[in-house]
Amino acid sequence: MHHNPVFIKNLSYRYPDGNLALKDINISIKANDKVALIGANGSGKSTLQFHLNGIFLPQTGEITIGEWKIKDENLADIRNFVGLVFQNPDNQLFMPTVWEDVAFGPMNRGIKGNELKLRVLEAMEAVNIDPEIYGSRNPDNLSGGEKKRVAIAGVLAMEPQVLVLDEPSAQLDPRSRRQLINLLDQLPLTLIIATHDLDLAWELCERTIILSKGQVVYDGKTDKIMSDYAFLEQHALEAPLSFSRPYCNLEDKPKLSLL
Ligand SMILES: Nc1ncnc2c1ncn2[C@@H]1O[C@H](COP(=O)(O)OP(=O)(O)OP(=O)(O)O)[C@@H](O)[C@H]1O
Repeated sequence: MHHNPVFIKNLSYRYPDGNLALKDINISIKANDKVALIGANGSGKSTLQFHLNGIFLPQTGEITIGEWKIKDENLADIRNFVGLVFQNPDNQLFMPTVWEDVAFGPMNRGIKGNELKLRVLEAMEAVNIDPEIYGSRNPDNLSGGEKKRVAIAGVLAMEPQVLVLDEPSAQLDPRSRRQLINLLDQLPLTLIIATHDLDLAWELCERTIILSKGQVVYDGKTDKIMSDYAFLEQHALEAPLSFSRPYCNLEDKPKLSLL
């Protein structure tokens, strides 16, 4: 018996066209862990994330979220427990105003009146979207970064235990990216962040899981792997700038290898 909020055992997934996108994935994540999920394009990050709130059901292997196995009859509970923020906010925002979009999830779960209002205000405040200015605007007309923040607010308003984010810093300007990092850092939640932004991973996540061609090739401390240039290169990744910069004037970069 295990009590971790996310427990994935022997998960494989094949797309209908025959493409084997995940191969025998085993991952267990403790409550309040912040985990970076990194890997080159096509390594399987999105496919794995789609499994975490039951958009995809396991074909081989199993996933337990909180106290529920992922299967059809548990999906409502699982979606209360896990909030998923898509890579593209256009897939998430569909109401006529920002306020209604953020309120949509909790409203659907029967929350109304003052509690609903409070949840929406808190979620908007957390992502630094001023309700006075943005509440009545149409999400279609926001910038990419603003949309992203509204999409995150909509998920936060559902008060999930586990927050899964696909490329949260893409499209954000440096200041919004910094605010997002600070926000995520302070959230008392289990976080799973798929990202190409290795600086963000390094700053925010003590643990990193690296996927390569659908397989887990590293699962351990973030700082240990970020200095292993050979390993990162082997899996088509680059060390974060903040890691390599201090050494950029040295003739000999540190050559650390875990292999
Ligand atoms: N609908 C689909 N049908 C068939 N194969 C797919 C489908 N979606 C994704 N794949 C394949 O599955 C593999 C994993 O894709 P996935 O989108 O999970 O990767 P990713 O790590 O999220 O990539 P990126 O960094 O580009 O977002 C890739 O080989 C991709 O081509």
